[in-house]
Amino acid sequence: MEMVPSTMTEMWTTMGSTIASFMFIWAIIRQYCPYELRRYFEKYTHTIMTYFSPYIKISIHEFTGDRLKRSEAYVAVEGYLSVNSSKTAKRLKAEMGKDSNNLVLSMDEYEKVTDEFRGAKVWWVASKVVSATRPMAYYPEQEKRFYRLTFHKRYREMITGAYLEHVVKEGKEIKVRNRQRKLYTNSPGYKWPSYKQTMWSHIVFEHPATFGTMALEPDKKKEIIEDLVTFSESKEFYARIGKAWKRGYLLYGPPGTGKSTMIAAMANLLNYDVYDLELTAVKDNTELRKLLIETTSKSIIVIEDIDCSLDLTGQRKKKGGKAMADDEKERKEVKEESGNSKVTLSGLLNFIDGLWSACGGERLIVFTTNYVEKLDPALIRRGRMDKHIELSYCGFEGFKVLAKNYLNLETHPLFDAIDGLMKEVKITPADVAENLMPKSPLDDAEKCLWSLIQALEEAKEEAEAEAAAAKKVVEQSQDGGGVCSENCLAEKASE
Ligand SMILES: Nc1ncnc2c1ncn2[C@@H]1O[C@H](COP(=O)(O)OP(=O)(O)OP(=O)(O)O)[C@@H](O)[C@H]1O
Ligand SMILES: [Mg+2]
Repeated sequence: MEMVPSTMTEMWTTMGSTIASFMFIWAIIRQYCPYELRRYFEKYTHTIMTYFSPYIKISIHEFTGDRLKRSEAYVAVEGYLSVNSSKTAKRLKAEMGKDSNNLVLSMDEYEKVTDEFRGAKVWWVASKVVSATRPMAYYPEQEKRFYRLTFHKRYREMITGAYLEHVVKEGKEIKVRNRQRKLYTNSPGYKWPSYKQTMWSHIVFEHPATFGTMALEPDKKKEIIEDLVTFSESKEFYARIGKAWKRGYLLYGPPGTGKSTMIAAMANLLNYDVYDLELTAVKDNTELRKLLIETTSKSIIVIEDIDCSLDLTGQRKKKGGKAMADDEKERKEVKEESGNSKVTLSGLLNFIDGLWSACGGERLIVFTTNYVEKLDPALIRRGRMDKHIELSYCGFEGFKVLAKNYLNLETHPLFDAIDGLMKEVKITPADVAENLMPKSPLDDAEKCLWSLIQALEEAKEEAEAEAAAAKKVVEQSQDGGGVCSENCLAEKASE
């Protein structure tokens, strides 16, 4: 006959004695049974308990198969819990976060936190198993970390669908926000040993430039920011039109107009890593391909001074302005500067087009040059370099941004004089910035503005002298009856 407990006390007593009997039997089994039998017993007890339990458990392991790469799911959950658990968990661990000046908290091992989603309660535990076997005696014990999610079976569909999707999406965003961004470079002339994992070396990327601090016409600035933000939010769009999620920018203009600064501002705006690709250090097209495959998404791949990097154009000018003749000597010079690199134009074009489709998405590729007109049109056609941005001499609006940055001035009686001079002479933002920089602790804002006015006046005098010299050459050539081309005049004037 079945015994029915009449009171609560009797029920607790029955339960207590059942658990005690079970523990006693289990202790005997552990003590006396052989290992195989014990394992057998454990396995079936576990199966029976799982069968009756209304809860479902999902484990997300740090490493799956490939021990070298952390599982993306684990990293996303870690990110999600770093924010969602830090409010409720009692034991937390702290790690250095973005820019090395803030600590990112996450739940400590064996800590349990509760989360709620559309009325359903779930539990997360951070756990680990220590594997007893070591591959070598001197290797540390292998710890296998994992997160375990527990929820009631009645929420199965919602948790395995919408909730996990929400965790992964939010977790990834949190990770991106907290990560330390990196500046990667491929070291020139360095032979990578075969055991080295990557061809890139990196440091933490901490450039302070932003679009806010850039001297640029406001409309142009707005247009570039919108273009970048639209790109970063267009994952679905690119997928729909069947195009790889990448965009090429060509930044061109005279030296010191902010091309490199803009790359840093782009990286800071979008929270991307930067890969500074030194083409002259790349042995050949195969190596170029390898480097590119190793880049990660959410990154900007930069080739600075593309015209100087390689003899891709067949022509070259010296930085600083004066054109150089296209003779043999120069070609040799280019070859020497580019080491023994055998990267070709077609290799570079393949890298921009072909490979992209295969290596994920969300990459910007930026070329900079001082001489856009000398680049091969194939290299910079739309579709490869989608947006061409000219960075030019400093206008008054640009000056105002720099005056605010450097001197904290929004207006000053000397601004009008500067505005007038800027309309007459060309000056790069780099030169304006240099003049606005206090040279001693005693320099006040007015002294810096005077320094700029003086630089502008000197530039004006120089330009006037050049114009006068050019005029003289024209007059002389007319007197002598000779015909002189525009280039010839420019050369004579510069003499
Ligand atoms: N548009 C700008 N806004 C703010 N600062 C600028 C700007 N352009 C140049 N500068 C200042 O001038 C310095 C040089 O600029 P940058 O290196 O970006 O020029 P660049 O166009 O890349 O020159 P190059 O063609 O020689 O590589 C920067 O450190 C920055 O302080
Ligand atoms: Mg530069």
